[in-house]
Amino acid sequence: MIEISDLSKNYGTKQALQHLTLQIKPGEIFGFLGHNGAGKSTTIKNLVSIIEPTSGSITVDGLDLAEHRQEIKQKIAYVPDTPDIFLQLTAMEYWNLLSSAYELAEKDVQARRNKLVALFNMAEHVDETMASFSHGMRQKAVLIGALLSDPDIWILDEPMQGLDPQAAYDLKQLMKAHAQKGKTVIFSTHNLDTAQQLCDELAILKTGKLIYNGSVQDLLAQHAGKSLEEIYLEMAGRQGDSHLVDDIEGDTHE
Ligand SMILES: Nc1ncnc2c1ncn2[C@@H]1O[C@H](COP(=O)(O)OP(=O)(O)OP(=O)(O)O)[C@@H](O)[C@H]1O
Repeated sequence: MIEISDLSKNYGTKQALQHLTLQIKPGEIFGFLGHNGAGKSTTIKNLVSIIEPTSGSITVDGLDLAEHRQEIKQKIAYVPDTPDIFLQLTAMEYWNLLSSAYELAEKDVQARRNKLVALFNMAEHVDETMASFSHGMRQKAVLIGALLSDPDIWILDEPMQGLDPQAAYDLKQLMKAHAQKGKTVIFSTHNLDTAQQLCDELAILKTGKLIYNGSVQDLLAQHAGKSLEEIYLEMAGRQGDSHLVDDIEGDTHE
């Protein structure tokens, strides 16, 4: 169980996250939704200890994250939204670097790595430098690297971005299977169909504040006849002026 209590994060004077409190239970797929800049990545970066909260706390299985950082990090697979990969390395060199950073023995990761490589259709590319990879291939390399050691808690920041439909489908199947084993899957997405298909529980953030936390089923039941997309757009509200669409397109025809 992950418990986030009254978590706030400021970047200078910017209040990116304000008083976030929620629980994430094992065995569920938990989705973070929110417009650009809502605070999803900030929450995730706090969960994986990349940044320190301004106030508030996080516990994982009862252990305070601030006090048990290394122990908890061992349990987490993290896929960042903008991965910092070493483009001059081949995919295999990159995975080997991650294995040694996490002190994983080759014999322990080899079988799982080979299966992930085959699943994501990357066998032909393992010895190519990542500089030559397309956006989606880099995302696959990052996903394989994150999932090498089979940690209990997966935290994936917009993991489907750039993936082809087959790879996105396969990743969704992996996420479901991981949760069905009683493990935890947390991800952020802008794809509301994916969220509706996958998530057991949701948190919707709006300018750093939690505006919904609960099950997808409850949310759909509360707004009978509406899709998650319609409900989300009503809740999150428009940012920007819809009339500008006409203005902008109108301009091009004048
Ligand atoms: N390093 C930083 N320094 C200053 N402000 C930041 C920093 N990182 C994020 N912010 C600000 O914090 C707010 C939340 O950003 P965050 O990246 O958490 O949003 P997000 O929900 O992940 O957005 P997106 O969907 O665009 O990825 C934004 O206003 C952003 O400009």
